[in-house]
Amino acid sequence: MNIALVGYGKMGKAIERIAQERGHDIVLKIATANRHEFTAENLQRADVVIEFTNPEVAKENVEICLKAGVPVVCGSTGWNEGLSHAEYTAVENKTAFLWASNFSVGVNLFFELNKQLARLMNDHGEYNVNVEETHHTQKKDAPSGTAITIAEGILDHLERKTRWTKETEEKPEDIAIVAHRIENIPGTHVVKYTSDIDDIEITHTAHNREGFAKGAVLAAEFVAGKQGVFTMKDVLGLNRMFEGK
Ligand SMILES: NC(=O)C1=CN([C@@H]2O[C@H](COP(=O)(O)OP(=O)(O)OC[C@H]3O[C@@H](n4cnc5c(N)ncnc54)[C@H](OP(=O)(O)O)[C@@H]3O)[C@@H](O)[C@H]2O)C=CC1
Ligand SMILES: O=C(O)C1=N[C@H](C(=O)O)C[C@H](O)C1
Repeated sequence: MNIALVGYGKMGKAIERIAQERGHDIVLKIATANRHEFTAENLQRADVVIEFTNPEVAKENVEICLKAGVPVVCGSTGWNEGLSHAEYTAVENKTAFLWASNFSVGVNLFFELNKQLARLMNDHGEYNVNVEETHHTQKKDAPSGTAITIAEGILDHLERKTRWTKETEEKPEDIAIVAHRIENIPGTHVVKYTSDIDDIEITHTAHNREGFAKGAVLAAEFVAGKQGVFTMKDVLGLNRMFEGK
């Protein structure tokens, strides 16, 4: 498969290595310096684009690729408000779009565990819940996309919570998300339920960027040649697994 990388930083480089190990060719690599090569014509050489840049440029980059009719896997976080338009553009241009706040298999299992725990907590109002995330200091967005997905998973399944907030003085119906920035941390997420009697905590700790990169390549293999909007649940078969349960 021919892959175009839009964004060739920490993630772009990790993805390149894993894609090549899996027998794929990188036919285009775009960073700021060679952005002039980011054209519809050059994109035609790719079966799929993998986009990992930053919150400021991701929306425009994704639109360019989708309008060129090339399927896009996007991992850039911090632009959630633009996602629905990208989904619309994918459908309009008869191509595919898959965005994930986190591509690692472990985090996608963690998302399901988080939802299940939230469901159980409906009968146990004595517990409050908050989310904490820790990342490297170069990260541009806070809270992380993963922390937002976790909070959304809780909101969908725990009736007493109605919104997430970055404020520390949160109301009982809020889920507080606390973001820490520490040198060289690839990404750690903690969901903590606390009561006067005890605490329950689930944690996902990424040891490096391998999981994110491998998941992005799996997603690219999945969307190539398809049309529509997909998620990591489609890639990992988690929709099938939870059907009817
Ligand atoms: N979904 C997931 O699983 C994961 C998501 N992420 C997210 O992915 C994104 C990238 O992370 P990371 O690789 O660590 O970031 P880096 O800062 O290391 O890399 C960003 C890359 O984007 C390039 N870039 C910046 N502006 C443009 C532009 N206008 N056009 C084309 N390329 C551009 C940069 O080029 P240059 O250096 O030349 O400016 C650089 O190559 C972030 O949003 C991060 O939150 C990260 C890890 C996992
Ligand atoms: O910027 C990062 O590095 C990461 N970003 C993603 C996020 O915002 O959740 C995923 C991962 O945690 C690493």
